[in-house]
Order: sequence, then C-alpha cells, then structure tokens
Amino acid sequence: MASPQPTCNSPSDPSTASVVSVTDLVKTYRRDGEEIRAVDGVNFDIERGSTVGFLGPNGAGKTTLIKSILSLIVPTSGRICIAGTDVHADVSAPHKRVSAMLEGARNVYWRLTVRENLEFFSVLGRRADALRDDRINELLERFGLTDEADTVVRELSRGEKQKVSLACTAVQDTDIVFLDEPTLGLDVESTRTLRETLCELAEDDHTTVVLSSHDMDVVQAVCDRAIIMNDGRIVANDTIDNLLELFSTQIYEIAVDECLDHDTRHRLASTVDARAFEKQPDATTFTVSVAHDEFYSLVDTLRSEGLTIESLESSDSSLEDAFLHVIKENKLGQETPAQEVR
Ligand SMILES: Nc1ncnc2c1ncn2[C@@H]1O[C@H](COP(=O)(O)OP(=O)(O)OP(=O)(O)O)[C@@H](O)[C@H]1O
Repeated sequence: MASPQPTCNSPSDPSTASVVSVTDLVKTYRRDGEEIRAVDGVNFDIERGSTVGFLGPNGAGKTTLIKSILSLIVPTSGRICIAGTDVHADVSAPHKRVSAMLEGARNVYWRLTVRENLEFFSVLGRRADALRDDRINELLERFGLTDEADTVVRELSRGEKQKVSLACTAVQDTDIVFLDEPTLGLDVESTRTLRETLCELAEDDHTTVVLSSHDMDVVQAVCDRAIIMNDGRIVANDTIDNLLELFSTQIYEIAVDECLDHDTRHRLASTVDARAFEKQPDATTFTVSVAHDEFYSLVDTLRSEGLTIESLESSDSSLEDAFLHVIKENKLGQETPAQEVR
C-alpha cells in the first residue's frame, strides 16, 4: 500500500506560520544510465519574515531545491507547500506569492530601460495601478538607479544589471523572494551595496528572503538562519548565531622565530591544520584555526617542533569556518551537533 502523502496545513496564525514547508522532498536525475539523487529526502520550514541562506558546495543540490520550490522542475516525490497551498495541486501557487532572481540578471529585459523593466514587473505584482509609480521611484532611489532610469539595461555594468534584477524582484511585492547567487561576479563595492540593499529589503519590507550563495559574508550579513546542504541532504539547519557558537573556533595568526623548511611546514599543516605560510628572512607567519580548548595543545605542538612564538594574534571565526567545519564533519561521516538541531 502506498504510504500516505504528507498534507499542507493551513496556517492558523498567518503572522507567524511557515510560508514555505518542504516535506520528504526527493529529486533524481538520470545521467548516462545512472541515477543522481540531487535532493535526497529534505525537510524544512521557513517562517514568514525570516531570511534564510542556502549553503553548500558545488553540486550539493541547492539550485535543484530552489527550482523545485518554484515549480520550475517537478520533484520525484515529497511535498512543497507555499503559504499552505500544495504546489503540486496548484502549480501557479508559487507565482502568486513568490518572486525570484535566478542566474544573475538574465531575468530582466536588456533592450528595455530600467524604468520599463520595473513597470513591466510591477504589473505582475499586487500593488494598485495608482501606487506603482511611487513604488518604482522608491526602488530606483533605494538601489541608486535614479540616474540610470532611462538607460537600456544592456548598457549598464554587471553590478547595475544585478541591482535592476533585484529591484524587478522587489517591485512585485511578493511575500517571498528567492535569490540564487545574487552577488555572483560582483566586485567588492557592488557586493557591499547589494548586501546592504538586501538587508533593507528584508527589514523594511518584512519580506521573507531565501538566498543561495557561496558568498558567506552575504549570508552572514543578511540571513538569520542557514540551511547547509551536502550531497542532496541537509546537514545543518540552524540560526547563524547558533552555527557560529556551535562551531566556534579561534583563528590565530602566529609568527615563529625561524624560516621553516618544507618538512616542518608539512608536519604543521597535517597536525594543526596550519596554512597561509609566509616566509620572512628570520621568521615565518602562518594561520591556525582551533577550538578554544585546543589552544594549549597547539602551543605544545609548536614547542615540540622547537619553535618560539614571536607574536600571536587571534580573531573570531566566521560563518565560512562554521560551514567548512560542517561539511568536513559530514564528509567524515560523523554526526554533527547541528544535525540534531531543527
Ligand atoms: N538537469 C540535470 N540533469 C542531470 N543532473 C543534474 C541536472 N541538474 C543538476 N544535476 C545534478 O544534480 C546535482 C545537484 O545539482 P545542483 O545544480 O542542484 O547543485 P548546486 O548545489 O546548486 O550546485 P552549484 O553550487 O554548483 O550551483 C549535481 O550532481 C548535478 O550534476
């Protein structure tokens, strides 16, 4: 007998209920006669108004998962509910509640001006005609695009195109915004501007923002929760604060009093994961990240190599360190603390 399909519960309290609910989701592809489980039994909920980052190495299944939620591909099994509506039963459900920026700026019309694009996408939204111009002007201002309003998109820089794309997503005023790699290919300054704009979008408009990115700084700055995927499965799903705390390591930048030879560097790299060696005439600097309680064993290791620490500076770990830790633990097949946290 077929197992019963999970059902969508109507949100009883619309202000706090989950807007996206994914249950036992599986998506397999076939390539050269082999089955690839791109998404392999995934479960999670996203609360209204939250900002969630999907993280994972290349091929982890993030894009497949997002495309499944957006009904752009059909999952093999499982259930996806958007605001209580099963997208399998009503494929238009996501399009009423969700806007998306996929693959950079390809979702906007390069032959139209910035304003024409915003006008086009605002028609897809729910705002009354009389209020649309105000909203367009507000977004042009917020994204720093007022001077470019009458420029055709193809004449803009890559960063400006990304901003137009994000503005066209925001102008639809949907409950949920999905962004796939919004900062891909942007320089440092454009990334920072876009990051600030994303924070504003989430905070001021109370939009639920779901973004997938390899840019940990963006996820750490914008999101309050991260879902980390590996090999099609969720290996951690927790608040950014908890992930930082659970996997907190201390980064030490160490200088020792001699120019280390290759063998010593190799031994330190394998024993204490030392990296970024820089040789100076009479010293070597390198970086080590260790758990707080491993500091003394690090000092012992350096002492056993006959090295004297000239200077030592510490800095806090980042989401990137937590991410690398989760993925490494998962690869080793060990159960991570975050797997128990849902
Ligand atoms: N259309 C397809 N046909 C066959 N295999 C696919 C297809 N799309 C994705 N895959 C495979 O599914 C797995 C997950 O891919 P997916 O693009 O979802 O990962 P991702 O986490 O988004 O990766 P990236 O960070 O590199 O974009 C990969 O092994 C990929 O090769």
